[in-house]
Order: sequence, then structure tokens, then C-alpha cells
Amino acid sequence: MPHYLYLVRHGEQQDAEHGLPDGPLSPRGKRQAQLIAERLSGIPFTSMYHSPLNRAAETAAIMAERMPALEPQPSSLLFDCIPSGPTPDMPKAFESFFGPVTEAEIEAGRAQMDDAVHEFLTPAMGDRHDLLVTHNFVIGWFVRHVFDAPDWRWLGLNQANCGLTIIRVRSAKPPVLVVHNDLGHLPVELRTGLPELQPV
Ligand SMILES: O=C(O)[C@H](O)COP(=O)(O)O
Repeated sequence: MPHYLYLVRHGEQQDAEHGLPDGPLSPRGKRQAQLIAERLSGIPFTSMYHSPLNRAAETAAIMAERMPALEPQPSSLLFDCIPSGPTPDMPKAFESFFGPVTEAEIEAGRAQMDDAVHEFLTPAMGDRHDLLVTHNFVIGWFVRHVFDAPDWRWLGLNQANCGLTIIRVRSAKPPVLVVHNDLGHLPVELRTGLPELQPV
């Protein structure tokens, strides 16, 4: 009985480079959303949830236009957040990231991610194909969870706008990372949102 989780980072946000906390999608972001919808159009989805922020809600709405059987639902478990705070085993290179982050933000993010993992990664009885449209750090936390890696390991783990990550949830065995940040549906000029340039 397959149980798959399809994690999609939202499309590129308009003017995100100017530091706006949220906003509508750019023209490239809209095209990214159309292309990930085409990529996923043959999947018999059980549910579709999205972060309530505009960039994720608009991505989900564009996807749903091309996948009419889907009813996108907002979920506060998928908000952008800080999934965990600094720990003694964390490489020093990441310490500066936490400079402006408050304890309250870390506590809230931790609680949100605990609830999100419980909600979406608990094995189901029957077949399930759940689609989640969310944010970079949230997807990083799910991938960290699959490997049971140290808490800090979501840091430096990045997904492109409308990149596709698939996790298979299993009842008697650990979950499997089927693909991570697959960009096969996006032409090179639409591969945005990664801090590292792709060498090929
Ligand atoms: O990676 C980040 O800077 C934050 O998680 C924001 O991610 P987003 O661009 O996917 O919302």
C-alpha cells in the first residue's frame, strides 16, 4: 500500500530579492507552478495542503487549475518557520544565521515541525498520495527527518522554487527519500531559489 508525500516549494515570489516577507508570484513563479502541475498531473492525489502565505497559496491555486480534482487547503503546519535552534554539534559556520532569530521563533518552529511530521509522516492504512506546497526550511526539516539526521541538518539543505521532493512513508521501516529537489520539469532559466549555482 503506497503512501507518498510530494513536497513542492512555492514558485518564485515577485520582488523577493528586495526582502519582502511575502507577496504574489513573479511571472517565472507562475510558469514554474504550471510546469510542476503538468509533471504531477497523473498522480491520484488524496489531498493537497499548502502554506497559508501568498506565494504558496498562489502556487497551489495555479496547480489546482491544471489538476481540477484537487481541492487545495491551507495548513498552518506548513508555514515558513525556523525548525530548530543552534545546538553544540552544529558547525560554527551556521551560528551567524541565528543572530536575528528569537527563542520564541525557534520554539514555535520546533512545535510546528513536530506536529507537521506527526500529521504527514505517520503511516496510513491504505494508499495515500499527499501533496504539500510549502517552504524551503520546512522541506529541509522533512528530509532531515527521513535520515534521522541531527536537528541542525536542515540548514544548508536547499530546494529550488517548484522543485519536487518525494518521500515514501512506510509502516514497519524508516521512510525513504525517493527524489530530492528534482528539477526535470523546469528549463534551466526557471531553476531559481538555490543559493548555489548548478555546475551543469
Ligand atoms: O529558505 C528560506 O530563506 C526560508 O525558509 C524562506 O523560504 P521560502 O522562500 O521557501 O519561503
